[in-house]
Amino acid sequence: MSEQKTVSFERPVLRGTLQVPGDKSISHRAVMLGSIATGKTTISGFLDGEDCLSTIDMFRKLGVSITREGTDVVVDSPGISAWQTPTETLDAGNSGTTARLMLGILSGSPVTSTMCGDQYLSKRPMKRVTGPLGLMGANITSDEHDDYLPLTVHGTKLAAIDYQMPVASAQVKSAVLLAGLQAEGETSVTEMVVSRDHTERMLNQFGAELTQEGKTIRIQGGQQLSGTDVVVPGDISSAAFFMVAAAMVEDSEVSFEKVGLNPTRTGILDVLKAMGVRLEQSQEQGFSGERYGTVKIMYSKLNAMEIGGELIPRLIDELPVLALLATQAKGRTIITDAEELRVKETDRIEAVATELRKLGADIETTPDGMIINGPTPLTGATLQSYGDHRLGMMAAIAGLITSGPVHIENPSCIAISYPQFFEDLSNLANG
Ligand SMILES: O=C(O)C1=C[C@@H](OP(=O)(O)O)[C@@H](O)[C@H](O)C1
Ligand SMILES: C=C(OP(=O)(O)O)C(=O)O
Repeated sequence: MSEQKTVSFERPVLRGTLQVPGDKSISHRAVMLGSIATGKTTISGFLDGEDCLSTIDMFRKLGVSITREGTDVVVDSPGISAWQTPTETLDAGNSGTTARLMLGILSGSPVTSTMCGDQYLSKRPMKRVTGPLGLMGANITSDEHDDYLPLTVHGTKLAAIDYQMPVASAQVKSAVLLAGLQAEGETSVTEMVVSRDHTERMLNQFGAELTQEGKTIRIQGGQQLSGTDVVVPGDISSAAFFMVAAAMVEDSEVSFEKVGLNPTRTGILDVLKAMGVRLEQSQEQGFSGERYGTVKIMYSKLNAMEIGGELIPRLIDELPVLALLATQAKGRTIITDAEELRVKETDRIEAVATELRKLGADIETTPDGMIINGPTPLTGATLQSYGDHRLGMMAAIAGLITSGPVHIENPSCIAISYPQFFEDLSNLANG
């Protein structure tokens, strides 16, 4: 019997304040750059989600000391040149970010190591990263299929390249930049559409220089990183679930404190505003090169809209829950340019449409997105998570507006990015 969780509230109203856990993308990068650097890095606000724990586990196997001091994570590294060849396989678990960024980092490191992932990650494409790394001279081999994990990286000398990105992906951009940090010469990466820039900001913070001109980022190889202190803001991709809940559950009003407001991540706020959601944003503050602030979301009447183009990378992980929101908006919401959703933890276009239809939603899939007609009253049902944390959380949030209970199959995957999700849900929904 697989595990199941039931979400059922009598006329819920979401009120109060919420501080969501640390940003997943920034937490990964803090451990990675802290491990490449020489010296001590203290990370506060680190996300204790399973994906980030996979990243920590990898670096411990490479001989980096990573300990806990209270709620802080302390990385103490001899620097990348002193890493040890691991005696075990490096396991990226469910985390695409870990796998792809590590392929870039390990390519120019002094060690040889094999990396694997769980059943979902083992089906996600890696050639988008091993392709450009190969152009830099990386030596990455596979026993079976060279697009999938497991892959063996034989660390070697790398040469700089000028790379034109064929996909909108911060993971690909980051892998090339992190390999470029160790390559001979100046590497450049040109994006089609701007994606999250946490790697660039954090490289600066660890003492590396990068230059940016339009959509091209340049990094000179051979720069040394020094340990530093990193403060991780709340993850806007986690907050997005409760932002959507507050927007569509009658009489709700929720303030999200210390939530990350990096402009390459705030597409969700732009969409909420365009759909008619009443939203207040506090004066932003900045730490560690990353902005944060408080965002208040109030229940509102919703209009449909078109979501596509340059907006997509700024809200890519929020699309499952935005599709749910669109079922409650008046009119036709059209999502385009989101074909990347098909290569996430699951095919998020098919999975979202299949599950929302079980609740009665009017939703159709297209090769690169979805078309959703609303508003539609939703009923209860049993929904699958597909082992995908974002699908599991979307199902739980749907349970706040359905006429009957929502049962979620395999909800434990939610701990990948938001371990205390159900606690926060019941605290907010019970007033
Ligand atoms: O760089 C990152 O931290 C991430 C980039 C995005 O993936 P892609 O680079 O594949 O778009 C995103 O979906 C993922 O959750 C985290
Ligand atoms: C796609 C995601 O992450 P990753 O690619 O790191 O597995 C996600 O968190 O939604």
